[in-house]
Amino acid sequence: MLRIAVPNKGMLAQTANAMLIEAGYRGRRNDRELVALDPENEVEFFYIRPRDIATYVGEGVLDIGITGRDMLLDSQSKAHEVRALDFGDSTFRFAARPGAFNTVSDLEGKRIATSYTGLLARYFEDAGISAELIKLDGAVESAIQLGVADAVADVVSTGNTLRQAGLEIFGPVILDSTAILISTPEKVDAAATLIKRLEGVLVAQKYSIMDYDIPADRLDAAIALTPGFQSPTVSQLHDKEWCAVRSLVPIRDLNRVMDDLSGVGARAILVTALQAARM
Ligand SMILES: Nc1ncnc2c1ncn2[C@@H]1O[C@H](COP(=O)(O)OP(=O)(O)OP(=O)(O)O)[C@@H](O)[C@H]1O
Ligand SMILES: O=P(O)(O)OC[C@H]1O[C@H](OP(=O)(O)OP(=O)(O)O)[C@H](O)[C@@H]1O
Ligand SMILES: [Mg+2]
Repeated sequence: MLRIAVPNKGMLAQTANAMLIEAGYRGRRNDRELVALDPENEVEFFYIRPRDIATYVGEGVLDIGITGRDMLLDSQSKAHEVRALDFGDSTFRFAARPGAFNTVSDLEGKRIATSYTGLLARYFEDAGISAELIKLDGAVESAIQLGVADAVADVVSTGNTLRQAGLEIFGPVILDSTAILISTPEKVDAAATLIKRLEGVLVAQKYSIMDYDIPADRLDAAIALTPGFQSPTVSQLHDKEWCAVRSLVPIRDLNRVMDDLSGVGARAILVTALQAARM
């Protein structure tokens, strides 16, 4: 029985659960559920705080989990990143009152509030800066106004929270974070089916099926525009001067590819949504 750690609340919880349902798993029935058995798929789900997931997976108690890259790196866990999951994107940045600091070296000897002291301590160590870290649980942006810190290091997505707190980003990007699958080398093979299923969900979210007809003498030009994953399917039409092509195309490129295909002589270009995929 595979044991999977899923965020029980916070920014990743809903999408993580929706993705698991999309991958054919049972999903969480209500937001008080902490453990759920999915006997059909031979897995057990544990709904845990996203910050604690790396600890359970790193200890080998749970086999695989979904958390944020920033949270994995903040922990002392032995778990590693298996793959990114294409949601929960954020950056981890320094911020302070406008004009207070220009570069990260200005933070020497200053007080920095953060919920990510592990990650930040390592960053300062690598940068050769010694600063005092003030560990807070959340709403870190208030720490400057309340006088406990000179700067903060926190998760930034839209930047609205910082703006409302009257703060400005400065210095380099500390980390680009996203939701990830984590595991340990001993457990990752047992999770192969889950990983494949989630990869299929990501492909189905990002690609559509494109079909079109193309004169046989322009096939190479058309295939260069729609190379697909492995290689496109090409079949002959009843009229032997024409071919039919089927390929996967990234959704964000659909209209450009249709314009370009049309430009090289393709006709009857049809796009169909992908419901599920296993690559
Ligand atoms: N506004 C956001 N946009 C995108 N991702 C975010 C945002 N806030 C947090 N995250 C990401 O979501 C993951 C979990 O953070 P989250 O804020 O849900 O947990 P938490 O701070 O421990 O919990 P809570 O905020 O409920 O106390 C982290 O990897 C973080 O980078
Ligand atoms: O750039 P934005 O789009 O404004 O998002 C960033 C904010 O989102 C998170 O807060 P959360 O709601 O998780 O509260 P927390 O600070 O208590 O973790 C994060 O800690 C920032 O405060
Ligand atoms: Mg948070």
